[in-house]
Amino acid sequence: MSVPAQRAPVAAYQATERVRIGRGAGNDIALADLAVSRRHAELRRVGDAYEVVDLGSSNGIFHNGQRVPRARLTPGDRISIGRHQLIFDGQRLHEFVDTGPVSLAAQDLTVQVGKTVLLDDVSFTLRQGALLAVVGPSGCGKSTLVKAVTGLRPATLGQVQYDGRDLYDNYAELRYRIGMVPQDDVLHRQLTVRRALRYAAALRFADDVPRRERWKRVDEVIHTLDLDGRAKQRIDTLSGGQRKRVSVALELLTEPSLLFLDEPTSGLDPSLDKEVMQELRELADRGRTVVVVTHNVLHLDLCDRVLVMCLGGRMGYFGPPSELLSFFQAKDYADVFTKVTDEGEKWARIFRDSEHYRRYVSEPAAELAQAAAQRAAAPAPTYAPPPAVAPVPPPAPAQAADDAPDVNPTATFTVPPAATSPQPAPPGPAPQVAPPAYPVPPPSAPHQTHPAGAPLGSLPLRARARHPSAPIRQYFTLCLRMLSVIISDRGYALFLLGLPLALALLTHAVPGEFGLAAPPPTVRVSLEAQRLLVVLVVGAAFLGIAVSIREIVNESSIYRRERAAGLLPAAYLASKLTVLGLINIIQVILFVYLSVLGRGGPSQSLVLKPPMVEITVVVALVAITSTVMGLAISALVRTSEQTTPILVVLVMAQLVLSGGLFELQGEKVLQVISTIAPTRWGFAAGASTVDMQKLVPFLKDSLWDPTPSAWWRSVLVMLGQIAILVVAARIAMRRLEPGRQ
Ligand SMILES: Nc1ncnc2c1ncn2[C@@H]1O[C@H](COP(=O)(O)OP(=O)(O)OP(=O)(O)O)[C@@H](O)[C@H]1O
Repeated sequence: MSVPAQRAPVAAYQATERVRIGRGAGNDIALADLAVSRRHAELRRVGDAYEVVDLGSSNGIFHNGQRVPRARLTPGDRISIGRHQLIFDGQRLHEFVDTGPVSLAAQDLTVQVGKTVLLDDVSFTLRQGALLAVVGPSGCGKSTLVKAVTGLRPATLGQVQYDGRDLYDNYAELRYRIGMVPQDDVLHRQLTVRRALRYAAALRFADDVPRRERWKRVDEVIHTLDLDGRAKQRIDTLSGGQRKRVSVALELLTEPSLLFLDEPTSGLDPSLDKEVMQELRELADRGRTVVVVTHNVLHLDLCDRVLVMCLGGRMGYFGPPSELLSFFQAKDYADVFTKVTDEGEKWARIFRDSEHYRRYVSEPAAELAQAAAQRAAAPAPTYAPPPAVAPVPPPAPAQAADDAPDVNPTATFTVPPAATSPQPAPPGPAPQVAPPAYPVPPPSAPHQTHPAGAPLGSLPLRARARHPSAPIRQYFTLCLRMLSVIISDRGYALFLLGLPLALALLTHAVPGEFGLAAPPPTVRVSLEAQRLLVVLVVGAAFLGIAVSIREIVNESSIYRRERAAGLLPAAYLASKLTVLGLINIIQVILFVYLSVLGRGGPSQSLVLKPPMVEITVVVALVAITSTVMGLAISALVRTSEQTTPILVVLVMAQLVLSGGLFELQGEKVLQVISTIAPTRWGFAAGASTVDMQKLVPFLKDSLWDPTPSAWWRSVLVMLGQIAILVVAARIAMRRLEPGRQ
């Protein structure tokens, strides 16, 4: 098995006072990549040194694997922009292009949780375009291995080399080139196949990809996975196998160089195994490196390599499938499973000492190390200019760069413009580049085809897909997707609408005819307004928590996957707040107006007019505060089943602590605790509006003064609670970060 050969830079550029890097032909370094913004970055001289600065590009710049706004350069530094890498040698930038096929090497991976070893010293190397199946008994560490190799949960010890680069060190940059199909479905089942994929494409592709191009790519993957006839079907009506294919299609949107699948056929009809395996074989043949964790061993012959894991997270075998049975001296795969389950330690030891280990693990690893050493000692990265080089025109003013036409994405390279250099180079073919005094970093292919020779999809689109799009675009896409999911799920949409109607109906059980208005002087005491207000604020708390408490936990798998693919948590949380806030407002309007229907609203208001608006605003604030509380809890719990008891306790607590049920004035402890309950402040603001102190003179509460300042104080406290809870929800969401599972 070969490791990637040293690859050559495709161009070199002299560092000058100011070198503009971007997609437009008016740049000094014009990168043929639509992932690159027109005016993407600049190399600037600062005294004797140079720095690279992001000019506000949508996809950013990565300095030695980390996204940065600007960075001071030292010789040997790598700047990655889109699929291009520029290596700085102190005087020049050498350009390399990553076009797809990559190798993968896991070296001595060990995962430990406390004193428990989940993965024990696992190593393997895969060439580009290889298909690896990981098999083994349940609990032997297959998923742990996948998480370690994809960087989702990095190994405690050991390294993963993505085409010769350390994955963990360069995770921020490389994670966009890795596709992962987890065990759980990561799609909204309420959406149709095409719609779900279109939203995924909008989230994963960069901002400047036109919608028509995104949609074209969606149709391409639908076709590739033979889902044309299912494109308009809701995902929850698909068979298990079809659903898995949609999950694979989702990952293929961005044409990742590495594709991982964690038990793609678990729980499916066994006949689907072969189909899925054949599809994976085809994907590998088209240049992708594919790793599949599977329980099914019937079609292992389609793979290039099989990794058998023993209980205890040890390697029992790594090599071609054809030699597996003979290695274990087994009649069939069931026999192999029995051996690695019952005698895992023994077989792990036998494999360590075997010829197979030497041939398929040690030697390829040594080859890789040797190739890396050769690269380090390589004399010079040279590149041959193509026969016809079109020199870039002299630099245009900054504005002109915007208007300049895109560089042809198929062009191999460009030559730096003479006029930007203090020592202008003559136009024409670029000279050979002098040897740089630094180890040339590995991979990047100057060619744009995979080994089989067929093009690797639409490269510009693929390249653009690897970095997150801007937050605003993500935010709007997520809002639209959430609305689509709710509207597509008619039952849920009706529930959301029916809930305030049902609550309003219940409110009419409160006896009385004056509603929130003051009763006529003939009525000495009326408890109606107090009771109504309690029902309104507690009902609003229920509406808010009920709508949000399952929202994040129910889609935590989707969130995790999307997060690894570049989703921004702030955009995600903001979209939830927006859509749920909108739902809160609609529900509260229905709830409040229907509750006082036939009775009457407050007689007068303190701040907002008419008085009903003042009450509605207060009740809506209680609902929104409770919604954010629900979101924070939803990010904290592990299963949606845990949310039901929490919902009940929270609503009960809001009732008790509202201050409307009984007097809190003398209850010191309760009074303090009640300050964190949104209903306490919602009831207080409402009580100020309706002048509760006058309506129920025997109930005392210092928060109920019928003054604008008392009303504002309650409202501001609720706004403060919202702000604190948003921060709490964001912190709670960290639990769902890749690498924290
Ligand atoms: N965070 C953790 N803390 C402690 N133990 C863990 C943790 N994650 C996994 N394990 C344990 O590590 C072992 C390997 O788990 P893993 O999920 O990798 O197995 P698997 O081979 O993928 O199993 P299956 O085939 O059943 O999916 C199991 O015994 C599991 O209980």
